[in-house]
Amino acid sequence: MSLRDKALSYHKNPTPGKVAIVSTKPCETSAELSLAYTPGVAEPVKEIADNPDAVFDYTSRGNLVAVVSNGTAILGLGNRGALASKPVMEGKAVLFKRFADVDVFDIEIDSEDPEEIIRTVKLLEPTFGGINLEDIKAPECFYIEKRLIELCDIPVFHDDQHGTAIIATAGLINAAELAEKKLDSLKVVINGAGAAGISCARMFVAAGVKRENLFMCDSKGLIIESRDDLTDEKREFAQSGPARVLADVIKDADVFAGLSVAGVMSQDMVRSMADRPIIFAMANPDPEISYPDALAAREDIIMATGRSDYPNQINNVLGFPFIFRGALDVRARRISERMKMAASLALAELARQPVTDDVRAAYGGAAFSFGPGYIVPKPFDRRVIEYVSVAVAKTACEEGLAGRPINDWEDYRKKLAERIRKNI
Ligand SMILES: O=C([O-])CC(=O)C(=O)O
Ligand SMILES: [Mg+2]
Repeated sequence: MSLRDKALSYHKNPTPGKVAIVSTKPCETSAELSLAYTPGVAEPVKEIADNPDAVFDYTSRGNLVAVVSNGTAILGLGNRGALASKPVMEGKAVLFKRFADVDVFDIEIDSEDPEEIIRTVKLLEPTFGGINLEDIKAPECFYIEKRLIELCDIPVFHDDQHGTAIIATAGLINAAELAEKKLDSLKVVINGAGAAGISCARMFVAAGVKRENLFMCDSKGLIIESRDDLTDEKREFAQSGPARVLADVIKDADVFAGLSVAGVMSQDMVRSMADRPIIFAMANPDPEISYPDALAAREDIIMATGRSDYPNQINNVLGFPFIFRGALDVRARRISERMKMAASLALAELARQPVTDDVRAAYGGAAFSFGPGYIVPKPFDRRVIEYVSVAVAKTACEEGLAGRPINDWEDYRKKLAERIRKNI
């Protein structure tokens, strides 16, 4: 069966779609019915009306995230509309649940008007403990996220920007270590100046890459100050100098980070890069250059893609479930830059630890150890939650962003491990 047939059958059978609601309370008898529903349900209503914080005690709000999309930038497939984004949003729900036991309602909004989206999400705030924006195109995504962060008292996080950037930064820290290069000496080329490209650029700089050594290209070539078609976000990374195409900019680069479209990187471009080049071809579902093609061009590369079927998957699945888990558990009001960096550092650190038997088992007995073929942890590594969620929650507490701070971190870590053992 082709991948297409398998994927369609997977989504169709035995029930259409990938998610369903489960009840967490018994509702088998008339006595239980009168607790779950009227008249009993009136009691928590009154409690919450008197004390809004009680919503976290009597409803599932504290564990419920909205995955919100309008379908304008679905994976690397472009604008396919809100309806067609639903399989991806259900997919995110599955991953939230599977990896971090976070519940999700997927919300597809049929609008391309930022104000309409902002208003819709703001109105839905009482339902949710957090908002994960997904597959909304640039530049609107920047404004939508910024406004919602200002308006909401719960974490709002645009996954395609920060999720991807957090994992890519973890990968970059480790790949640079393996290539024996310092972050502040790297020449970095980012191809793609959409949501993920801009956020990666910002995080790479926060991690130590020099702003002047970072060259960002979009479909028109290098982003330079003299261009008159730049958004504010692109202007942040504009270089001086003449117009250049990617094939020229990439020469002698130490790092290529692709957040663009399939196939834009050639083997000649790979060969023109510096020694031990780091290539993260992260376009989904098909990368800027395939894993086999890049390796066939030269052997000294450290290569990653967004896909799960090759080594080094740089994909936001290593981020969003665990980041929201940590943020929800301390009732963080937002997800700060420090919390994001804490997640990156935690992922980088975990990849340097020996893998455990259950990781090997989840990957058919394959052996992984820190090196060019293993620079970021595997999503099925049960320790990811212990590293990332703890780091995120701890940083929120340190920054005074936690509505319900945790004191006993060892206890929290153990509870997370226990919670996830049932799931993965
Ligand atoms: O869904 C994925 O695999 C990663 C992602 O968010 C995207 O490509 O938009
Ligand atoms: Mg996405």
